[in-house]
Amino acid sequence: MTLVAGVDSSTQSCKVVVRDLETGALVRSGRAAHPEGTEVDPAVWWEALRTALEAAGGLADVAAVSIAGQQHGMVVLDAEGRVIRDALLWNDTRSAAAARDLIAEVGADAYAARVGVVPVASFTATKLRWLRDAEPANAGRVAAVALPHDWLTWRLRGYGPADESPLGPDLEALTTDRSDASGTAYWGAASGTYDLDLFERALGRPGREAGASGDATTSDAVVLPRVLGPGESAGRTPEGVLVGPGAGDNAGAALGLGAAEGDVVVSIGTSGTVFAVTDAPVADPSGTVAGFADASGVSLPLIATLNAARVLDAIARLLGVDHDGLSSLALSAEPGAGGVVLVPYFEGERTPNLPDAKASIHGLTLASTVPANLARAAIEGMLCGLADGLDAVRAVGVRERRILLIGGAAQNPAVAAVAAQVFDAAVVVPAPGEYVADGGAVQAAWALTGTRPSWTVEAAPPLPVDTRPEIRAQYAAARA
Ligand SMILES: Nc1ncnc2c1ncn2[C@@H]1O[C@H](COP(=O)(O)OP(=O)(O)O)[C@@H](O)[C@H]1O
Ligand SMILES: O=C(CO)[C@@H](O)[C@H](O)COP(=O)(O)O
Repeated sequence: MTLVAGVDSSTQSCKVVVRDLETGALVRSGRAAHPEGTEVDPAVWWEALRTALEAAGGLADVAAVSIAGQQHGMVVLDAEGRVIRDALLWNDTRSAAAARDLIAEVGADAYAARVGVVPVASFTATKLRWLRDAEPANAGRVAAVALPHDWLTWRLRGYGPADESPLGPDLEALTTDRSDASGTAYWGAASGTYDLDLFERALGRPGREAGASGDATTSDAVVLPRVLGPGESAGRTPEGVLVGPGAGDNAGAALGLGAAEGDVVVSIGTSGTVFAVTDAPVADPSGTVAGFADASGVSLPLIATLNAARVLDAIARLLGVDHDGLSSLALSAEPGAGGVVLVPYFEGERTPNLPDAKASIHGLTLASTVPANLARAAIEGMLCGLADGLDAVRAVGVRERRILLIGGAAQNPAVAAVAAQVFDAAVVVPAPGEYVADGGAVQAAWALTGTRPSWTVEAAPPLPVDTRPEIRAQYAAARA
């Protein structure tokens, strides 16, 4: 049996799946936790990857592996291949003012036209601008900029600081893929190239793609990973395992699910995301919908919220229950939670773009202030934010036949039931699984054989549509 492996190095953990190349059947899996926080030393991701791979039985009998991961995080390397400072993650909002500055300088319309996105604090370019302004000495030392999956892929192939890796700090060997590159705000899904002017504007230093020869004027240019297409290989591990291109986690999930026209994916992990695979690239000058690339060679219009599964974690903790307890409480309340509305901007928010916002609870009366309503209001508020995102994705031309609900919180029965009431569309909850890591396994198989595998994904029947417009109406009023 030929085995392939996929990895999801996500915000909260690292997950590994090992699958049979022929059938796609799951053979082994492993996971390891990541620390809390929006600023993280990438060394802990490397450690977690090694632990998760070991828990999944290792790579000794595996022919190919590919790493998908959380998008946008800024990993800055010096000329010795050392990480200069902790990575700023996608959910770190300190670069909100930098995002505003970049938009003021370039223009939202120009950004959308050039790279398919308008900067928000999540995107890598804004973190580089923040570094330029807040830590100029660190900005001056930057020799390469990578994303989390790029850096892990490089490390897995044996590169890194001389005292930590067999192959040493060859920055020219850095790679990324289209999907993750498109989340930087200096690589365009439509053009398929880096916009080096936008990169330089962000960091204040010139950049060049790895492998591109520098001349005298660009000799101090910062190295940006070479962008691989679907099915390309990044190289091999020192032990000879083929390494696929990797992907941003949402593009990885689309690949793992085999998402096709008519499928809109709603993922409820640390982030909440709504996205679809489309043939034509999207450029939304309002910045609501990001015109990302997918991992199969086309496009992935996407909205993201900063407040998803952890909203439920926080309210469950407050109520002194576990996830099952939260579900039972929520299901025991009426739709609309007795008029209680939770606007869940605990971490600020990205959609809508309110990086400094805080969460709030509305509509409490003595009678309505009971745990069941609070549990239900948390789920309704979190899902209403994603339903607003679905409207935005529809507004750029995406038409869905069904919604595929994935991510850690999708397995919660109350989340699935309330989703069928909040989304005016058929909701399907695929079998529990690690779809991002599965996307990595699909990439590994693709790089190994040259052909995208046609593994089947178990799809449950859609939940009956049970739309309750009053839930979104009272949420919209409270949010306003
Ligand atoms: N049954 C459940 N109900 C609600 N939330 C859940 C449930 N199971 C897991 N979660 C939450 O899902 C999140 C992890 O989901 P995951 O998709 O792995 O996140 P990420 O990819 O961002 O690391 C955690 O916040 C966890 O508490
Ligand atoms: O910022 C985005 C997408 O633009 C997030 O989706 C991150 O990619 C993190 O994903 P999770 O770890 O929450 O799945």
